[in-house]
Amino acid sequence: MSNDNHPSEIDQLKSNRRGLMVVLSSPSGAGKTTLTRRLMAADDNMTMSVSATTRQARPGEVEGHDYYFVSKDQFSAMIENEDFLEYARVFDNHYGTPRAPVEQALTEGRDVIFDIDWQGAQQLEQAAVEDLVKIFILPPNMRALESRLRTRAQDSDETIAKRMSKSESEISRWSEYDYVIVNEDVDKALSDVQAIIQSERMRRRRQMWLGPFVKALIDGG
Ligand SMILES: Nc1nc2c(ncn2[C@@H]2O[C@H](COP(=O)(O)OP(=O)(O)O)[C@@H](O)[C@H]2O)c(=O)[nH]1
Ligand SMILES: Nc1ncnc2c1ncn2[C@@H]1O[C@H](COP(=O)(O)OP(=O)(O)O)[C@@H](O)[C@H]1O
Repeated sequence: MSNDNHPSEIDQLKSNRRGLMVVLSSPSGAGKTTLTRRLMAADDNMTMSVSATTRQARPGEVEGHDYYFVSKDQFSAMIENEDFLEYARVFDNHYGTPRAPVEQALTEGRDVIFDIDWQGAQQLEQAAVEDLVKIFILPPNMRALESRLRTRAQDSDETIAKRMSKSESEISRWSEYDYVIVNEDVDKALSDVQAIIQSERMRRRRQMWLGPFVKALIDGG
């Protein structure tokens, strides 16, 4: 038995849980930023990894919230200092995941969500396969993808054309992921992501308290 003053061994193990690393990847415009933001708003145990990038901020993007916007020199210095958990070049820009906030969140038992590309997913897999859940988001069709990039209204025609031309090679990575969601209806896609995360949290190997709990159960506790 436990009370507020003396948590049992099982309660302590429950609070010792190590967080999940949830990667969302997709071609540009398929909806990963939207889904990540909605997930964060709905889940107190979720931390979002904020990447550093050398790309220009889009209208409305906020430093430290959407990205850390850095110069190429600052990015190189961060690589040099081993500040990144992973980094990659995407669409002529550099993107990297700062290491320290992720490690702190995981140690505190918080789940971390990453909006990163397939190169980043592969690097995280090498570093932390046990903690990783990889989800790929597809658009319902290519017309919808282009129209979403246009209605987002944050990129020039040239940038949109470049992103569309790379979308096929991005999409070709779908089979490297554990789960694939077609984002047609955003509410449905969000509930699919939430179902995946909930199931992954319930995996036996992630519930470290189960062994002592079952022992206590059998011993008549
Ligand atoms: N490997 C890696 N990819 C990233 C990182 N941050 C963002 N990306 C990816 O870079 C690509 C371009 O991102 P962005 O310029 O914000 O455009 P978006 O795809 O339209 O949201 C997307 O595929 C992101 O998932 C990162 O830290 N590491
Ligand atoms: N299911 C959906 N149906 C219609 N529009 C969507 C849907 N999901 C996202 N969008 C819109 O598409 C645009 C691109 O989404 P965004 O989340 O920025 O994509 P990504 O981060 O993958 O580039 C945004 O304007 C967003 O509001």
